[in-house]
Amino acid sequence: MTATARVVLTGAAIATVDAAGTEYDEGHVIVEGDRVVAVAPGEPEFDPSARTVDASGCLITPGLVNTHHHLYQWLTRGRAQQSPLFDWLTELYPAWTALDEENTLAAATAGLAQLALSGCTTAADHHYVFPRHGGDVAGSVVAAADRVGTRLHLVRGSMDRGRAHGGLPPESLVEDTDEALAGTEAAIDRFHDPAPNAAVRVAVGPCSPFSVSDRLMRESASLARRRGVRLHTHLAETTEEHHRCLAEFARTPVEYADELGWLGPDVWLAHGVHLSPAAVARLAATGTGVAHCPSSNARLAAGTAPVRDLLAADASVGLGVDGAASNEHGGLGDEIRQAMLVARLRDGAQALTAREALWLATAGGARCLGRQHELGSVEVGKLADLAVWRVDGIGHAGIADPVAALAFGASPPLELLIQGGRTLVEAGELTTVPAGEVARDLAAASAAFAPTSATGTAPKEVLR
Ligand SMILES: Nc1nc2[nH]c(O)nc2c(=O)[nH]1
Repeated sequence: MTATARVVLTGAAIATVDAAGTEYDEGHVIVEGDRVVAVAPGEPEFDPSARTVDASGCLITPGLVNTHHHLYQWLTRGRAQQSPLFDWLTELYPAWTALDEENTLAAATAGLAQLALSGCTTAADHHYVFPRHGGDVAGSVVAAADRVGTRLHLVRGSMDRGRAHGGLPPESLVEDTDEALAGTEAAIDRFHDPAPNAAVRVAVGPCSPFSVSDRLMRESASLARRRGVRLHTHLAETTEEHHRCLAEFARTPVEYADELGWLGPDVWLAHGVHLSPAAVARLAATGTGVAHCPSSNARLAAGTAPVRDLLAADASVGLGVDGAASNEHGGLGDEIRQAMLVARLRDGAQALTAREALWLATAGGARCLGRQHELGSVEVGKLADLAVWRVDGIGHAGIADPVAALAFGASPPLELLIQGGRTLVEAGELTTVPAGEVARDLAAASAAFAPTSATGTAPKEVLR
């Protein structure tokens, strides 16, 4: 399907995720070029010039929006299996010094392909590792998004505080502060497109309080605001980070971010797990978004974000798979279920409904990325980013509520995934890249990263 064709999707259940929560048991969506031109119940008038797709047995939702990822981490999956965040990072940092243009392209293509196969049409990639001889790794992420057809928010990350200055990363992995700022501005110059239908936008993303200096945080915020781009960083992920911020800055992570000018409607934060009621209120009052990463937070035993409280305060909350080294699955559809389950473990059975979980993965994510007027819901005039899920197979047939089938069941197979009117997945297969070749390139690139010992597999625990 090309972006100029008129496509009529008929006979499907539709969850529009618009502000009124409009749903149709059976309806149609018409796409023209890169936009939705009709969403309505029942059958449309027959149009012989259009491609008509019989989507009966399917649920149409907005294409999913991934608000936090580290695509390069596809190269280092399955490591540090029993480690919490700081030990996990300490083990993985040395491996990441081997990143280069070629292996980043292989990892990012595979990561985005996996996201597409799980219903994702827009992805934010927080890329914060720029080895001295790695070449144009940011260019590789952009090239991968172009290949797969994913709308990309490239977060040009940075770290300038190595161990010599009290930070966590090794010196070999940090940039000089001015180089990091210059590299970030260069990424904005090269790749940022402010147009409403942009395929690529750039955000400014110094990594985390324990890997970045105050100066880089402050000057990154100034740079982003001068250039009119968004800001993103890791914050309030673990109790270790919380105590480290208190010890070092006499501030909680959110107080520290506030003092540095890092809260506002142009900021979204990854994780937001350890938030006091005052911090939740402050995030909501400032319009600061949170990328909730439930699987990664469970994998690293970081805790569970207070999503119920954030939503009650009307904060913007989206979903993120996080890097594949802390979420080897790498699919976004499954995070809908995971978000619902962990919210209920934390706050009870009322904590998150299926529809709220779908909202996080779509409209909430679009709000985090500042694109709520362009995408995140199926509405006339919005970009035609659509996921058409097959919910009549063994995994879902018989569940009368299709949104419950999507959220409570296994992530359903995709009949179609459309980004800006262009098909990325059809009948469960990628249409833009050859899956076998992507997997072969990934395997070859990952081989160079294989640990020389069974690092992090804790043989004693495995044998016990
Ligand atoms: N889950 C993750 N948290 C992080 N903090 C940090 O500084 N880097 C990371 C990361 O890669 N994943």
